[in-house]
Amino acid sequence: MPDRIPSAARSGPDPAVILRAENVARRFGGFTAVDVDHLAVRRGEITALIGPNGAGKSTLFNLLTGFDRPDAGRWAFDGHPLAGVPAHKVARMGMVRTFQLTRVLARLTVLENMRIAAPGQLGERLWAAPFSLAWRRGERDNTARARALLSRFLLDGKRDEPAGALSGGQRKLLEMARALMAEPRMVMLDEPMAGVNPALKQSLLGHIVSLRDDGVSVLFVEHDMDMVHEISDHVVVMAQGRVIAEGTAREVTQDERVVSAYLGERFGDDLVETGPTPGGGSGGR
Ligand SMILES: Nc1ncnc2c1ncn2[C@@H]1O[C@H](COP(=O)(O)OP(=O)(O)OP(=O)(O)O)[C@@H](O)[C@H]1O
Repeated sequence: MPDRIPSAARSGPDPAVILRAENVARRFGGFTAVDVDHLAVRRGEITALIGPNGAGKSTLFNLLTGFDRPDAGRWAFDGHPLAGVPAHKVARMGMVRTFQLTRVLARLTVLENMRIAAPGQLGERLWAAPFSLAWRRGERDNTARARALLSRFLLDGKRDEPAGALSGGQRKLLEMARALMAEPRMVMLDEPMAGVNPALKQSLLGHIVSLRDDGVSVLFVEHDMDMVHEISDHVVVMAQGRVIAEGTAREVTQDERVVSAYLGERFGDDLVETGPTPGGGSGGR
């Protein structure tokens, strides 16, 4: 199995791994939602996190990004321990996430949504008196960066419209563009394709691949197996809070544990026939 590095060899930071978690557990009352003994996300790759509803994928995202606290475990981003680090600091360190339900601020314009996602937008630059030269320069840089990203995500024409007027798919694009305002080294996308029409799906896929091309590591949760096959370098499968398998898309879809815990239930006998060419394009990298 890839990346099964003996514990003894894992003491120092591994340059091939950008995010590593060990023994992360989260319980709600007597119910264990997450119990992951080992997870490694490789630098510069697209990793998919798949599994049935309730497997613990979103809860794990919340833990790793500081939006929730685990009962146990440790994890490190780029060699920096993250346990106890709050979400805004995790983002500032270069690991940002999006949510299953987008969190765009409906009444603010598209451009304003981008600008408030800039690092240091609120607290960090309070030392710089508003309207001082440094403040104005920062604002100008943020606006230029926001406009460049909106243009890349084909949202520049919408920049002065309220974000609430965007379609579901456009909101997903905005949320991804917003995540990039922080110039992250890693992005975590929670169901980026949910509620997105087929035309925008292709565009979103292209954006995710271009993140990897820019050197950004990507971890995404997704139920859309076509997408998983198309763009993933590596796939991690969770069920009942645990990682039950990992490998290329092709390897995991042929793994009996994965078929019985997840894929069989979703696709039944059509599994092999309906999917795109196993490993096509990316899985075999
Ligand atoms: N705040 C909470 N309180 C109690 N139980 C919770 C809480 N958050 C999550 N859970 C439970 O933990 C389990 C894992 O949920 P989670 O949302 O992480 O699964 P998931 O794999 O992301 O599912 P989906 O694919 O449906 O989004 C579920 O059984 C869920 O009901």
